[in-house]
Amino acid sequence: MADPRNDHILARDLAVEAGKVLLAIRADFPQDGDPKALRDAGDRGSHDFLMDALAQARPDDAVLSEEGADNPVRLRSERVWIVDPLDGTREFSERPRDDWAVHVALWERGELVAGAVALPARDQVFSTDAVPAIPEATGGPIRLAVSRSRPPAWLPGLVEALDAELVPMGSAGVKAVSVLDGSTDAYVHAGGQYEWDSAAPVVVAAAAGLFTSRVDGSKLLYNQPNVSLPDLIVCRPELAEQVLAAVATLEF
Ligand SMILES: Nc1ncnc2c1ncn2[C@@H]1O[C@H](COP(=O)(O)O)[C@@H](OP(=O)(O)O)[C@H]1O
Ligand SMILES: [Mg+2]
Repeated sequence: MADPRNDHILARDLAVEAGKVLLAIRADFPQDGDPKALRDAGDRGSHDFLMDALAQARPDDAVLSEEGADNPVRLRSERVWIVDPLDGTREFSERPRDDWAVHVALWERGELVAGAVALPARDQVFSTDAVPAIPEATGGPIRLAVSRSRPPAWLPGLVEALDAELVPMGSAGVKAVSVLDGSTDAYVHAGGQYEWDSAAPVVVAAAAGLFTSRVDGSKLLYNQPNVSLPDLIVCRPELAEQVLAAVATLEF
């Protein structure tokens, strides 16, 4: 029988439960073990958990997961779960880093409608079930969440255009929710990513009232035939115009 929990609560619970699977895998893994084996075990363990749980809770829905083969049935489905079982895989394998996440989002007839980003090592979850309020503006310089391991070539140009400060961290989900927990003001990414990297972060951010778009200002589209979705902006709404104008001066 399908799970009676509503989609928002289900997304939150699945992200939290997958996070517990990941924490257990990390705790049981030998301290001197191969980091790649830990990354693979995490990707696989969380993916298997989410696939089983979704098959039980929502047997009629399709799933698009970073760790699964892409099933074209999703392009004919009205409801598709877009999941990244472990975002920030690199950071997951660098114990005790806590900047990694589980992403669970639901796309329904053209739109993202529910989702959750769990940060298991921080015991936090951000979801469309209980949308957080946007923190007060600091009044200081714009703080940009950026990749700690892949700083893009265009970043110095953006820093200059916005007179911004950088806050490096792992995981697209962690970077997006850093705008919601008040530790940054914007997350700008370009140069490559996939639908699962941004679906859950974007639906949670948008539900909270943050601005979200592609770097050219267009709408982020999900459940597309090609799952490459290489860029995005998530920022405080009052900064959207300024960030879009700055980004428009860059060459990606
Ligand atoms: N240029 C690129 N091409 C493809 N994926 C990218 C990318 N830059 C970042 N990503 C993905 O975005 C997530 C966050 O990366 P980062 O912390 O460097 O910003 C990671 O997801 P995974 O950990 O799920 O692989 C990473 O693989
Ligand atoms: Mg990812």
